[in-house]
Amino acid sequence: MIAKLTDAERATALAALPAWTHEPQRDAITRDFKFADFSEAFGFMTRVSLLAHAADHHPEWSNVYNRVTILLTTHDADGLSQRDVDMATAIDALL
Ligand SMILES: C[C@H](O)[C@H](O)[C@H]1CNC2=NC(N)=NC(=O)C2=N1
Repeated sequence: MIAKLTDAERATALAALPAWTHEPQRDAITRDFKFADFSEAFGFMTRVSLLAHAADHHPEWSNVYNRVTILLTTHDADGLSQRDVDMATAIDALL
C-alpha cells in the first residue's frame, strides 16, 4: 500500500511541477495540454500510455480534438502519492 503525500511533501513536489494544479476535492493533480491538432494530441497520449503501462500507474484523462486533460491520483492511496509526482515528471519530460 502506497502512502498519500503529506501537505508538506505535496507542496515540495508541486514546486517542481509548476504546470500542474492541485485539486483538493480529489487530492489529485491536473494539467491541461494543447497541441497543434488531433494527431499531435493522440501521439502524446500514446507516449503517456507507454509510461503508464511501464509504471503500472494510470491517468484519468480526456481528449477533445487537440486538447488533453490529465488527472493523476492514486486510487490505492485514496489521494496523491509519489507515483503521481513521478508520472507527472515523466509526462512533462515528454514535451
Ligand atoms: C494492481 C495495480 O497495480 C493497481 O490497481 C494500480 C494500477 N494503476 C493505478 N493507477 C492509479 N492512478 N492509481 C492506482 O492506485 C493504480 N493502481
